[in-house]
Amino acid sequence: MSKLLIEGGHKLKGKVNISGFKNAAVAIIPASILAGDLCTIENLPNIEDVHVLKRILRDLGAKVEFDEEKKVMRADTANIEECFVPYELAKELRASYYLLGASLGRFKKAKAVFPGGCNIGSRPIDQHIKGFEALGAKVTIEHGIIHAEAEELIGAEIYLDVVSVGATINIMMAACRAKGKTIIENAAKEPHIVDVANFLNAMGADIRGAGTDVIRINGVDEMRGCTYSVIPDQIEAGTFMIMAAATGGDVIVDNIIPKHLDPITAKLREMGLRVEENGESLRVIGKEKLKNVNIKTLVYPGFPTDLQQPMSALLTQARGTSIVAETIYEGRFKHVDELKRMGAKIKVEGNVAIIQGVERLSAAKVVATDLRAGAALVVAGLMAEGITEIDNIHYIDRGYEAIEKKLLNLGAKIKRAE
Ligand SMILES: CC(=O)N[C@H]1[C@@H](OP(=O)(O)OP(=O)(O)OC[C@H]2O[C@@H](n3ccc(=O)[nH]c3=O)[C@H](O)[C@@H]2O)O[C@H](CO)[C@@H](O)[C@@H]1O
Ligand SMILES: C=C(OP(=O)(O)O)C(=O)O
Repeated sequence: MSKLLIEGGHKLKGKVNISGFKNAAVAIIPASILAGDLCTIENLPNIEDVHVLKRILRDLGAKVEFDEEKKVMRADTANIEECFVPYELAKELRASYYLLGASLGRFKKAKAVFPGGCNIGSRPIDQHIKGFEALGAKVTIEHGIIHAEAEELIGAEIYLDVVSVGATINIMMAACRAKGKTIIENAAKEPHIVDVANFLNAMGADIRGAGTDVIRINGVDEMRGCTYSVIPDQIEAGTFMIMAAATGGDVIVDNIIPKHLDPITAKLREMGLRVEENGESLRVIGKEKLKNVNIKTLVYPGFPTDLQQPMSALLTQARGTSIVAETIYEGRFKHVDELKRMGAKIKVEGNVAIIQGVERLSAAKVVATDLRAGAALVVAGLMAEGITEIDNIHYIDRGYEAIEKKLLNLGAKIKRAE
């Protein structure tokens, strides 16, 4: 089992290059099944979730090569005949649910076990199923396996009861190959929705309105391979901005779309930090004393839930009391107990964490309970006095490419120990 060892107290300085967006990549790779042809996907992050999806596509019969240096995957899905993924692989990541939408679109039938991913709440998929049913599929669940099948998929109007990233993307994928027009109302607007829609359009789909809460999809008879480049990772970028702030450093977070980071930039400025925008980068200039702020996680363009945990770690060093309300996932405070081992003063009441700033955290042995909890502990380790030892870092590897190398380049004292 690998661990990360971090000696806190060193200011991060320099430039960090942000990788491709995990949450777009993990949808785009399964979406390539719809082409039944060769897709060349560029700017993929070299992370565990992408490796698992490569294994999944290969197991299904696709020819897949992933050049880890160039970050390019060539996936030819022509030979796939059926998309069932065994439990052992599907449980590794949330995004295995995208095989349902892609398979239903191409083969008019799909079969999958319930998806895995971070254990941060109950994470139902009722809206995905509602969407597939609206398109004319019969969906049944037996022995933990979801079956969806349709004679023909017919476009429909679908109103999502909750704004769901996964359901929006899954319905978009199936609807690409339905007859006629599908309208998704109350759709998610996250940057990766737009990226996946652009990828599907590059394969021949006809999708309009992605990025707004009404998406219109005209079904097409055929889709084909394409070459496509994934957008930069909003969450990785936000994590490095928070790390720069945590160490009082001076970091240029490069190769990003600054607009996607607006909610983080705004909060950091509210805390008294200087954030300068320059083309495709944001420079975060640290400050000794940080002001307390309140955070409420919301769907895009609100403050992203995926950055709530790293931000909570940063707030342990702000003056006074900060209130963090988590409105998306009821179980996304598992990092709090670990932060408390490091001297943080945090009280969780329902979906609210009350964080009272302390002078300094002290290093301890801690455990990552999920991906962003892991990122929060890295933030805490960078600030703490002494050497923090983070266990269970396979969670971090699911979503952050070479985190210790990027941090070493910025002057952190960090190493991976087996
Ligand atoms: C692989 C990926 O992209 N993961 C992201 C995706 O997860 P994921 O796609 O699982 O998240 P959703 O946007 O679907 O979930 C949002 C909320 O809707 C609820 N819900 C969702 C679907 C459904 O059918 N019924 C239902 O009630 C969920 O419990 C949650 O409370 O978006 C989340 C919210 O931005 C992020 O935290 C995850 O990092
Ligand atoms: C919750 C996350 O991932 P997943 O949905 O893949 O579990 C995340 O990226 O923070």
